[in-house]
Amino acid sequence: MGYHESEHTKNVRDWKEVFDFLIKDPSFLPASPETEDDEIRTLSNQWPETPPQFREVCQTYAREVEKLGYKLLELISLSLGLPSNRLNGYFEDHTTMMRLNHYPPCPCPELALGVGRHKDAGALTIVAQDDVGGLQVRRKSDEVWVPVKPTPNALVINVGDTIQVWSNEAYESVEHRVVVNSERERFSIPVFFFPSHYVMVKPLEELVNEGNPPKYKPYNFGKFFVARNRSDYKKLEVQNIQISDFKII
Ligand SMILES: O=C(O)CCC(=O)C(=O)O
Ligand SMILES: [Fe+2]
Repeated sequence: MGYHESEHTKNVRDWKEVFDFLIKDPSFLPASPETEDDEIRTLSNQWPETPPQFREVCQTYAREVEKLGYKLLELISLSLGLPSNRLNGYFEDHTTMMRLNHYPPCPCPELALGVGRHKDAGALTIVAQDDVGGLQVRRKSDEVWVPVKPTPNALVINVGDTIQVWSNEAYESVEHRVVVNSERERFSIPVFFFPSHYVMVKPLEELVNEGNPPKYKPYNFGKFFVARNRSDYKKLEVQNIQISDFKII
């Protein structure tokens, strides 16, 4: 965890640099996506020495956003007719991560994307963005990219793939991307809420029945996440893993 500038989305390099840190330090993830490999990797943060307040400021913000995340998970549970704490157990050893994104101005913005189109793999993403704009969501009805206009002092809440599966598609994860521009740099701060690596993600039992059978086969969150991330840092020939790979037709 720390600074890097070579992330790929769908095999194309993103026009950005980032600083990542874990809210729980250390956190644990599978060492590889292979099912037969049960080795676990320990991840820890690498903080820069300067500026001196950086670590404290980041951690204070992350703690507050974490509280908001749990509040939202409770509200989502209630909205599904479940007890408010229904999802909390899945986050006991969470792998939640905060990211500082810097999108520099791009001389050929029509040729690059800050982040290519994707869906967030985790449960929720809470994003703070500055006033530059660039985040877009894909409208399902006509597949048009719609800008998420920056609203001062407001956060963007994005439902991820994990909630789509838990809710058996009562909630849907939205496809989104970030466009760049040639004039202004942009900053954004997403906090990605990821469950514990050993959680088997599947439609919640209380939400499925004969009339509404499960739409997904269970999958291991850590393995899914590691498989997804593997392709984030190198070009592969094939599209990376998606929840649709576990869809029951
Ligand atoms: O910069 C943003 O507004 C969102 C970035 C994003 O979608 C991501 O990092 O997953
Ligand atoms: Fe995203």
